[in-house]
Amino acid sequence: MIFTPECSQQEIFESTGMRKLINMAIEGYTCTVFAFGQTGSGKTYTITGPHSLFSKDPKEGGLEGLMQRSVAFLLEQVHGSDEMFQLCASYSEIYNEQVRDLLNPFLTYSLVVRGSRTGGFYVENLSVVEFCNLEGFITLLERGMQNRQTSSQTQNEHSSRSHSILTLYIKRTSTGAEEAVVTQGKLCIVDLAGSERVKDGDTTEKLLEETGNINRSLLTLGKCITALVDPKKRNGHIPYRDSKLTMLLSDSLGGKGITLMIACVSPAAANLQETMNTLRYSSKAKRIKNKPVAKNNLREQILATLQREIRILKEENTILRQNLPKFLEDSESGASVSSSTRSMCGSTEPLGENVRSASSSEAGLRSLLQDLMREVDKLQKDKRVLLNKQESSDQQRERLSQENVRLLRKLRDLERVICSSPHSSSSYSGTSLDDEGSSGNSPQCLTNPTCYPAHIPTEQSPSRPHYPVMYCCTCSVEAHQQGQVCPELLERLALHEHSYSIHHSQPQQHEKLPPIQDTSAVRHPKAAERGTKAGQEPEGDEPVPGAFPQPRRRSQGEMRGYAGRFQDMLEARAQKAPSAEVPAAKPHRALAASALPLLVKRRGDSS
Ligand SMILES: Nc1ncnc2c1ncn2[C@@H]1O[C@H](COP(=O)(O)OP(=O)(O)OP(=O)(O)O)[C@@H](O)[C@H]1O
Repeated sequence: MIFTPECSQQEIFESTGMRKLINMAIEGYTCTVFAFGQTGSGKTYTITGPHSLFSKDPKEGGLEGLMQRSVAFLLEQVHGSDEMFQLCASYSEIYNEQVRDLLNPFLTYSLVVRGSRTGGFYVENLSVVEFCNLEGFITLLERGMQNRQTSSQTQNEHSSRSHSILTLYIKRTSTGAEEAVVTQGKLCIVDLAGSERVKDGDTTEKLLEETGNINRSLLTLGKCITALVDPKKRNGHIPYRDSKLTMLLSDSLGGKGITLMIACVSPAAANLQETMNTLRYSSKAKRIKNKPVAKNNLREQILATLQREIRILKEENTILRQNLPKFLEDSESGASVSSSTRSMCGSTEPLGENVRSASSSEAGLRSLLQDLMREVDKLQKDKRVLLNKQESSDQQRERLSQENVRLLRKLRDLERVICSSPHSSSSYSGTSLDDEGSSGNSPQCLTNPTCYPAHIPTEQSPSRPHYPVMYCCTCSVEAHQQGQVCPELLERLALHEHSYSIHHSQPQQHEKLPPIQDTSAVRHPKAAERGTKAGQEPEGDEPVPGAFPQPRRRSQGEMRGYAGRFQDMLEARAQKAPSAEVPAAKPHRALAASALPLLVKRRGDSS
């Protein structure tokens, strides 16, 4: 609709669809009316009526704006309805990006705008005053209007320097149905501050700040409208948070509310640019399409439902308590429940109801009991599984601790080996490194700590390492204590010697290890200690009683070194090979000499 200056306030109220909007607010919708336009274009006049209405001068009748007319219509609807209503109002202004409570002017600080997912943006601690008639509301409105920031401007004597928001909260409780339905609607009536151009010379610093803030918030409003109109941007980011005004109008602009926008323009040609701007924005805003949703107070509804359930349960409980002694008697006497109950109550009419409710509650208890038993079974199973797991983990832990002890023991013994290696001076000096009394150059059984160390006689060959070897045996402790020779130890010793000889001899001429000397003559190393000191070689070739078996003495050929033995081998081959079929491979000194380093270099033997 387009309204000319001659249109009355009543005509504007009738033709703008305000009645429809108020009815929707009663049904639970969030509705908004706002006037938009340049300064002095008649926004405040349209919304609240002329400024003179709120002065002490005698009031001119019929000039009330949309606010008063809307509340008058709302009160008409409320008083003519059978439903319960509660009407409240809040009145605030946004001045220099600060929210002030117009109904509580004594507040020295500005209020905070907060946002919640369910309720959208709201002003925290804003006064909400209940009213029940038009006089009460007019008193509130006058108080608010007196507190509003206005100043005299070139285009308007009483120019509003702030955006004012009057919110009417309409709570309706319908009691006609079985369950009470509560709706909470809202009607916001917004009078925006007018946009204006800043002119040099006639503006103070305060006015400049006010105008800057007004223009900034109106610019953000324009951005929000532009974004909401664009289908690509509508579901994206809308810059509501850029100003307090757009935060508080977010629900009206792009939310689930319904909004009426009144664009006020000046008929003066000098204001053409401002008029065009206003019309451009309003035509854009017209294209915004919202899906209004009524707000039912879920909490109130849940509360009402719960109260109803509690009432029913209380009644059921009373009936059960009354009938419980009789049920007990019946179960004792073996009589059927129904006949007993019937005889107890005397009449069949109310009895049927009692029996039904009692039996239904008994069935409910039974099913509950069964559920609980199932739950107990399940928990017991879980407990068993957990106990089994705990047992197996205990066993595993024990195994690991045993393994740990064994590894620690090995580590300790390896440390001994390292300490008594040829690089260790203590090894050569013969100092005992063993805390348990074993010699530093003696081998030791790692498996059984009571297997006493035995001395391994070492050959004084420069190529042979001179260090003790550790062995592990599986002999019993008693066997060792009885002085028996550890066969496993002997075997390992033999293997050690064998591998040594393989390693140091020509590969194709492996010699069999000589049999271990008369083991019956060899006693336990403990006994050996009595006869021979550990690490000390017995004199002569005769086996010393109690000493560890002596290793085989190396032959003369072996002692000649690898080069000599290799040459012997080549010569022997040459003699065996038939000269007719295969030409005899003559021993080639140069070849033998050239092959030598290949064999010897492995041990670093320079010879
Ligand atoms: N329809 C109208 N009939 C008669 N006078 C009007 C009408 N509209 C506005 N006026 C007068 O024009 C002047 C400016 O109006 P109003 O204060 O409502 O403008 P505004 O848009 O609210 O300005 P501002 O943004 O500066 O607050 C007032 O004196 C008002 O009485």
